[in-house]
Amino acid sequence: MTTLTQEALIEQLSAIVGTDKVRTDADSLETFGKDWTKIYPPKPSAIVFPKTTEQVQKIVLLANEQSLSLVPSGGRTGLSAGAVAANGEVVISFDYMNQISEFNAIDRTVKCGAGVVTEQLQVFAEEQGLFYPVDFASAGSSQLGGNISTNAGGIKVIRYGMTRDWVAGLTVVTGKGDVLNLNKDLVKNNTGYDMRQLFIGGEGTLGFITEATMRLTRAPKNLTVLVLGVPEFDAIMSVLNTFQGRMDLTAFEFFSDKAMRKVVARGDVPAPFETPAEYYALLEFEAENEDHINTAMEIFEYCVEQGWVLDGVMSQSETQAANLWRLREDISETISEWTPYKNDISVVVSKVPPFLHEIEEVVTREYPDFEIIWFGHIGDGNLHLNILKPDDLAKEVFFQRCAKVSTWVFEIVEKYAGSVSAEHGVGLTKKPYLEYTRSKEELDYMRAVKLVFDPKNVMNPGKLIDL
Ligand SMILES: O=C(O)CC[C@@H](O)C(=O)O
Ligand SMILES: [Zn+2]
Repeated sequence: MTTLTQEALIEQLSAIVGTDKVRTDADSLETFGKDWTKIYPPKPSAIVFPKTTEQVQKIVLLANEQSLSLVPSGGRTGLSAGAVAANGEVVISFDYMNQISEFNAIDRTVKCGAGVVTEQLQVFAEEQGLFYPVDFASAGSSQLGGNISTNAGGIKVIRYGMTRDWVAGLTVVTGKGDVLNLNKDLVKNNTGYDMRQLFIGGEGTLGFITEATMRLTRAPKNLTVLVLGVPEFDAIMSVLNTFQGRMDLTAFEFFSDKAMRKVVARGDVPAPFETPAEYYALLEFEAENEDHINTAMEIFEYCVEQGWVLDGVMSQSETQAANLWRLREDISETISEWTPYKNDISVVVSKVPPFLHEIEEVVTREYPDFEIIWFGHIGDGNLHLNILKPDDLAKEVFFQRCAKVSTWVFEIVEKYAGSVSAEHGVGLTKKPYLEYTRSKEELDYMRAVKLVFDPKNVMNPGKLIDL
């Protein structure tokens, strides 16, 4: 705990970034002290807005000297409370470090400040005739520093991988206050430990990312979306197998009828077709020529013949494709109205059906009075299980009941050698459950690594792992 008075703290932070870049008004503390989780009341002591790596370094050095706790803050779209400041921490917002520079057409790389918004990079890539493929519903607000720190996934992982796969180089300020330039944007660099990888998905616990060189790729052609109505969950996997056997997919997602109905009820997009189905699969592929469309149609018909698919629709334009995507992408925001308890779990794709059925049995037994919403990136083995809070139940009671059942859910995750956090990260919400995915020895190594980079525990303390 720091012995600095609030006044002295503001003074010292202002000396680094300027008085207009330190905020302590109630609105800012509330806004920048939290992410999209609604569990922990924000309580930061100040919000600071550096503009350069050097300023971040000075703040970290001050934190070491004065025993401050620092929390990094990007677009604040996190779902695991990795960027929540609930204990008087100083929040470092990267909003002013949002420059895109040094585009290199030959290397297909571009340098981005940690505060560059995902969509800003996507648009920049498009302007160069290229593509930044990591995409998700919060792309309009999430920032690259946060995406990298949580190794964000999203809807195109099946084809393009996670954020990790697009980071060519990183500039970080470690917890000790050193500035490291990691990997120098090289494609090949076998010179020992790739420390870049520790900061990717490190949730700001080892140091803060201030700049990243991101890779871009060729833009996909004529992305076409197919939504299929599937009566039984296991059939979704047969559909996935059959399509993947003959085509390269850019996405393969699923959602339940309950999830779809809630999105449609908002009135922005219509249901895909009239035939009701328990589940829907959403596939996307590049239709570079007629042959691709014909192949997709043939596979679709085969799936109908097998009884796996009841009905389907294929987009005929970009607008139609975007509307079909909304059926899937709008789910998270739509259900946020019900204060959902979130699980973001994964197993290898081949184990998804028995895994889901076992979990379904537990949650339907234990939550007879709660609404359960399934959706996710099924092509990656990643399921989003959301339990909705009944209106008449207090938030605290609801979360307590959910946490109890979580233990049983995570026992199933452990049994199937899965993960308690596929893509949202650990933060505060999944920290108590990390041992269901990581061995005791692994956790000891993680603690040891943390102490190497951040011996005074100033960087995002209490997140991901306790010392
Ligand atoms: O809200 C969720 O549970 C998932 C959010 C996001 O990862 C998605 O896939 O839409
Ligand atoms: Zn997701």
